Amino acid sequence: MLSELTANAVADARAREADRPLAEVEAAALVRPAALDALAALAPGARVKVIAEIKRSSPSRGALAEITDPAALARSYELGGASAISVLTEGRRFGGSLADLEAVRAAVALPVLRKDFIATPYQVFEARAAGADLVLLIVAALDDATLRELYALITQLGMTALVEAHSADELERAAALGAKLIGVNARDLTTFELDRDLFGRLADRFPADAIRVAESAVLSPDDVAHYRRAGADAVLVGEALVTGDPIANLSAFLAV
Ligand SMILES: O=C(O)c1ccccc1NCC(=O)[C@H](O)[C@H](O)COP(=O)(O)O
Repeated sequence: MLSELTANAVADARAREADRPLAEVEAAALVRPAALDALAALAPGARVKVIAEIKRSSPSRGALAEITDPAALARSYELGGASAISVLTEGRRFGGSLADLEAVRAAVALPVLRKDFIATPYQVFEARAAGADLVLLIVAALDDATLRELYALITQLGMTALVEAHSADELERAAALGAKLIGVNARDLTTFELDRDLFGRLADRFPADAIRVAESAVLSPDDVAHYRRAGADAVLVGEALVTGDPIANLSAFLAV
């Protein structure tokens, strides 16, 4: 499933490139105001930080929420105390788009993450051109050379990479990049199985200077407390926020 999602995302980016060549997207990326400092926004603190996700649907859960105004939802997240906004820009299975990201960027003063299956420099330039401050890199989807190339490009463009792992080996590959923001996704992106204990099993393998993000499977304040006890500095939450009252849920999560 992960390789199919990545191949589709790359094919879709190639189709966009036919209309908007790399040089044009690169130029648009370079004239954007500087990216916001996501590491400062997500720095470890007395309270857990929340990266709140705009998520319409997903391969594992199908349709989740009809989000007609992603900018308004992002403003609710900001009001509710989120530290960053994650925007799923993949269209086929998640119903997202770069237009969502641009709308969110224009609506909030928080760092914005492009959450997609990124495997080419073109997609990274697109992210910056749309106003992203952060870009997701899924270790399992990338060979080492591509992972290094994309990480370097994200950094050169002034953005922050959220490097996602799902095993000890992948966490080691993230650490070898010098990544300062590393996520452990509880969701196996091939089987969709959720393992909330994976973060805790890997927690002491994070580099000492990396911000630790627990991704997926937060449905209640107890789940946030579980990740927090295991050492998470931040949690990335989608489903619980788009299917419930985002402000009430955020405030319950932030009170943990
Ligand atoms: O959510 C999915 O079904 C999914 C399937 C395959 C690849 C990625 C997928 N989700 C991306 C994410 O990592 C989540 O959207 C994110 O961590 C939030 O998860 P949740 O709070 O459980 O909605």
